[in-house]
Amino acid sequence: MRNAEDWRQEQERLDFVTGRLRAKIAELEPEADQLHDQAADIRKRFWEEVTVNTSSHEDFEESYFTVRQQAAILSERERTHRLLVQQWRNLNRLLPSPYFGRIDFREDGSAVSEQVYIGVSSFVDEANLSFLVYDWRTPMASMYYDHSPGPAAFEAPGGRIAGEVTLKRQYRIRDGRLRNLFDASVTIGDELLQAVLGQGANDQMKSIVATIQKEQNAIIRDDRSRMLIVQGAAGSGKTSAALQRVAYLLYKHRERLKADQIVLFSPNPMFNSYVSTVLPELGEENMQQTTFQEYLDYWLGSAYMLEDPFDQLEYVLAERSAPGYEARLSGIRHKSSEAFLRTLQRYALRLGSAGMRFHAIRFRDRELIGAERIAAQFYGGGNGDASVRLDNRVTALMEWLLRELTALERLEREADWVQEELDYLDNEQYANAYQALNREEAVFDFTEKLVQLYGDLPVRRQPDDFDYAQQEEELLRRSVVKERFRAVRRSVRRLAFIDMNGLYAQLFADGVYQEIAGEEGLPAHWPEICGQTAAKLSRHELFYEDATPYLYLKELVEGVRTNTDVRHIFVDEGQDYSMFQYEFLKKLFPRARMTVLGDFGQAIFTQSTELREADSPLVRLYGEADTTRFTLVRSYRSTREIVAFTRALLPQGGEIVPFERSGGKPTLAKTAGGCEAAQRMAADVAALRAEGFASIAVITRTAAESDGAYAQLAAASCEALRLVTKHTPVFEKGTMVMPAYLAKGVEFDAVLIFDASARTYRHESERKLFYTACTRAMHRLLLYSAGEWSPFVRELDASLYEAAQ
Ligand SMILES: Nc1ncnc2c1ncn2[C@@H]1O[C@H](COP(=O)(O)OP(=O)(O)OP(=O)(O)O)[C@@H](O)[C@H]1O
Repeated sequence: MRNAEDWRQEQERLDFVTGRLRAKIAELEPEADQLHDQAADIRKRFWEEVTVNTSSHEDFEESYFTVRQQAAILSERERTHRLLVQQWRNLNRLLPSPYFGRIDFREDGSAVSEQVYIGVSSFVDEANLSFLVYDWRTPMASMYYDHSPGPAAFEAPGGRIAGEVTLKRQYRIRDGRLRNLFDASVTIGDELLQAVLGQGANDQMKSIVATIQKEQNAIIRDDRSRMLIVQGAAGSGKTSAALQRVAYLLYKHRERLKADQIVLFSPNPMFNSYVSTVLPELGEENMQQTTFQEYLDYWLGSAYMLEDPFDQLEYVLAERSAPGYEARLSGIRHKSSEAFLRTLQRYALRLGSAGMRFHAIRFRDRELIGAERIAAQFYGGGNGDASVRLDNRVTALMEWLLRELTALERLEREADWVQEELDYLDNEQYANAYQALNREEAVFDFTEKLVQLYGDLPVRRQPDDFDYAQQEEELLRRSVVKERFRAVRRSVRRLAFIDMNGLYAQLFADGVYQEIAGEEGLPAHWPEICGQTAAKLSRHELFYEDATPYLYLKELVEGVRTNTDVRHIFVDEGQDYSMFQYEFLKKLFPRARMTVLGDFGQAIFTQSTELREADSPLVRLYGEADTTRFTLVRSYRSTREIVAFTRALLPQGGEIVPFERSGGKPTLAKTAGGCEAAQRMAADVAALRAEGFASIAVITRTAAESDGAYAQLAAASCEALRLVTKHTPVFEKGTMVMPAYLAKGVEFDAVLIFDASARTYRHESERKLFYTACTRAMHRLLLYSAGEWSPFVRELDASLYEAAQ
């Protein structure tokens, strides 16, 4: 056990390691600086010294090899420099706290234990080639997270190594001084975790490297499966584990995996800023971060007004009494399903023999190639082989259209409008055309040289030749027409001749869907769903639930866009994506492994996917054999009292285990509503601030309610209040008002539920939203209601909360 002697020895070792670190940093510093200058120098002169001289073959070859040589020197220097700078940075990161843990491990058959000190990066003593610090991601260090003192083993590259952990110790080191040390007997010391979790919320997520729990470690290091599904309670560290996993993968596969080959799908843009510092803190570059909506916007945003998932949710929450509400809900469910996906596939097959829709190719208000002619070519004319895939036939059709355009372009040169344009060509246009003409003249120059050499070729034509004038006009005509046809060709290459809007709309008209849906059957309210969809499409708008299927159909017709660079995709808040979207992601990233992290308890969208049960449809995506599932039940974010309250809100919440950190019970305050309620909340916020809570959220159900709450609280002089909307780009600490769906994934010291009355949270479908809102609280949870409490609160055992005075 720990005693004064242990402490002295540890401080001595710490001083020794710190000394070596300082020495190594000092040694690298000039080298890193100098190398930086050199690389910059070469780069600057690189283009000055090397000019590509192509006037003769030998010159060209010489230039080529000079360029190659310079580039090779440059890239070698840059590589060395990068490595050195990386090493220098890592050492600097280690300096204030070189390690956080230690295990002593005795390998079977050996008499001595090795001391393994673990930190955020490795540090090797070059004098005797020993590891002073092991990177937390090394195989050896995995024992720190996985084993208590006693028999232990780890997977080394050469096979399994077994032995015994004789000591497991944790340190708190700040600025090179040992502040505390704990000998851990079972898991990674509760003391340290207590201390970490007791701190305030931050505007940036923290790395959990020093206190990763065993079950989280399994997720971080799993490298076998194509698909990894993590179902974890609110606050169980899913996002934290995901980010550690990225750092782990980048380390383990550092020779072949780069940060930009990993993509994280986040629930909203603000979340991106929240998690963006974790990887740099761990010494790694950030992965790419995006939202699914960003992808949809990229491909469809210019052609359609797209609804986003938040607008869709607002509709679901706030428009219950709107006409067609039930139909819309039924539509959302159906369009997110695998059944709809299969029906779209059948639709694409059917389009192979009939039903394709085309736009005529138009030029100067006239039809150049009519839609019927395009269809006739598509289904007949050597292009009609139904066994060829639809997208290949579309490509063949595009090529045919381009050929047709070439012929039409030639005919067009004689049209009257061309002559008119020639007459009105301004000087610049004329000069451009003339330049084009002179480029062709270069051929004559070459011919002239040949004549000089060999005699009898025709002599160069002069500008006053009759031929020349005729040729000039011909070239000018050609250039005018070509210019005007350029846009037409471009749109043909972009396959704009396919009437995608019509193709998607057709699915919802004339009984087409009924015919092809077959056994899948039709969802309830189908005729109304058709009407709603068609109305949106006619206005060039798309419901959120239509955007992915629309893109999917587009790809079935036009060919699949894939990204083969990306090797790992991470989907956070994975319960909020539909199976349709998962199928889509799988297709989009054919070479990527997928890690999905989510909580079905927080599934707030109609199209959510179940991750919890063994028969989760997500398992089918890559198949049982290629899928590993993990469940996290321990919740670290909130105090024991808050977890006890929130887990009782869910039917299966009993499985959730709180981490033993206590605080006050959630408080329920009955208010008189209006001004009085706002004043009371403003006073509570002020009191919380005075207690030292720096991050406070007032959470509402919808955005409109947030607007109202913000106005009321501002009128009640609640200070430094900020309204968070879906457009808020970065997450900042402070007091803020926001709808629950934007609070997803993030956490606050204290949460105030603006209105927990039955008027606001009444429907069963709002239960998870309510749960999500309450689980954002780390230390304090306060609920307010002017009228009857929500049934979700009324059902709770009274021992789980306190009535506020
Ligand atoms: N092993 C750990 N050591 C220290 N802190 C941890 C650990 N695991 C989780 N936490 C902390 O718990 C909190 C919740 O973690 P995180 O946000 O990753 O959970 P989550 O499962 O993604 O939550 P949610 O689903 O509610 O968004 C964070 O403050 C995180 O730092």
